[in-house]
Amino acid sequence: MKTEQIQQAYEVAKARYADLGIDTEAALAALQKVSLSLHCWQADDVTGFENQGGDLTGGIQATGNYPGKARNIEELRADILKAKSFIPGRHRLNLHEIYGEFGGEFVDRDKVEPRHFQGWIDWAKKNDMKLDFNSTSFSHPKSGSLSLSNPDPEIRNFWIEHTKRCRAIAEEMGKAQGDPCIMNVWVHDGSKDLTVNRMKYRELLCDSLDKIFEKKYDNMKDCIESKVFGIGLESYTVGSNDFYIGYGTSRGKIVTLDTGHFHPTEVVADKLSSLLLFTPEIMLHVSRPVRWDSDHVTIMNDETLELCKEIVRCDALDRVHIGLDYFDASINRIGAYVIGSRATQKCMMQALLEPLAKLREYEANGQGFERLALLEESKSLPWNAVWDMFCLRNNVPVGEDFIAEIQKYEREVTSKRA
Ligand SMILES: C[C@H](O)[C@H](O)[C@@H](O)C(=O)CO
Ligand SMILES: [Mn+2]
Repeated sequence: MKTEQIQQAYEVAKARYADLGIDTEAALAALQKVSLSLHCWQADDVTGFENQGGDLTGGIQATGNYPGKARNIEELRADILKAKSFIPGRHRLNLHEIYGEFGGEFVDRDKVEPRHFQGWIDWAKKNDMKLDFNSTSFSHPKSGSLSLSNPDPEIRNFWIEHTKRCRAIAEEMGKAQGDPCIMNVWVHDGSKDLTVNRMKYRELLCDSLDKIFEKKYDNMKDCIESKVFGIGLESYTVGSNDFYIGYGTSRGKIVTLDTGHFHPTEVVADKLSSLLLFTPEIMLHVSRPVRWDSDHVTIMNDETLELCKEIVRCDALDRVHIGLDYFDASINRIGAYVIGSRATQKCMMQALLEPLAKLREYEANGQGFERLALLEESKSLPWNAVWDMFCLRNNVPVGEDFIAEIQKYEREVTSKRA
């Protein structure tokens, strides 16, 4: 699209929104401050660089075998930078522990140190990205079906030590970047079949977490993530939603809401206002479950739109961290990053342009018809012209222009990977 056309369309949209009392410049400025935390694991199907050749375990699956996945740190970094070049704004990178730089040496998870991430810290600084972090309890001989809640103290302590070390790494990342590193703990612990000792595993998980969080840090923040079930662990999940809501609210920890981790008819957006009343902040893992936590690429659907609208309606842009979490191995992986990131930003753009004051006035007056009518009409307001302007001002391709660029990278780079 030509720059002139984008500018003209923006001026028309600006006037249309002004009629409704909405300042498009303010919305653009607000979106500029929203950083997504890009998950490093879309580029290589959650393989990491520690356990070359090992299976992905822990109840998660990357399905598909589209050619060109990143095979090493250099390729992963190149792919992330390529994806980043098509996503407007400044964004963070979310690393898992298995993506450390172990230099060919076998470093078990209970031995990992900040030095294994110094390369990432330097790389992130050079590329103007901040880092977030995750402990990794899956894809390891000691993962089994129970990690932090394992009754065997040797296995449990191994994972406690791993998670403590991950917090120390996150602290170093936060210190180096002058901004807290958000560290997420998700463990797959659960059971395939009927469980008669639910309480015991939950007591153990609670005790392990208390030990892990004993040490206070200033440059990292802890998040805990629940799940409804994992593949092969269908009957019982130790870290259920109820468990982590209880744990997070009683310990002042951030609860991570992964949009793929709830029953299909649950509305994750509705959870924000409740949680924000009782926990300091929220971490989101924005995904697209199809039938199960299948981790399809995020799109601009009702769920993501409502999520973004709720963040804005709760005036919580500074209390909600937005991470992405999907791993689709069936399509171009760089394209998957770009589609999911831009879809989330487009949803946020619409949320920031919502005629909220008027909608609230109608609601307060009991004008249900008027509220519903305006909600419906706002769906077809020219938000896309404002979004195009956001892309233009951020020097990234407008509209579908990124498709050809990603095809070129595939031709020249990823298709050459064996
Ligand atoms: C790889 C991530 O840690 C993982 O996706 C986790 O966040 C999750 O959502 C598991 O289903
Ligand atoms: Mn997740």
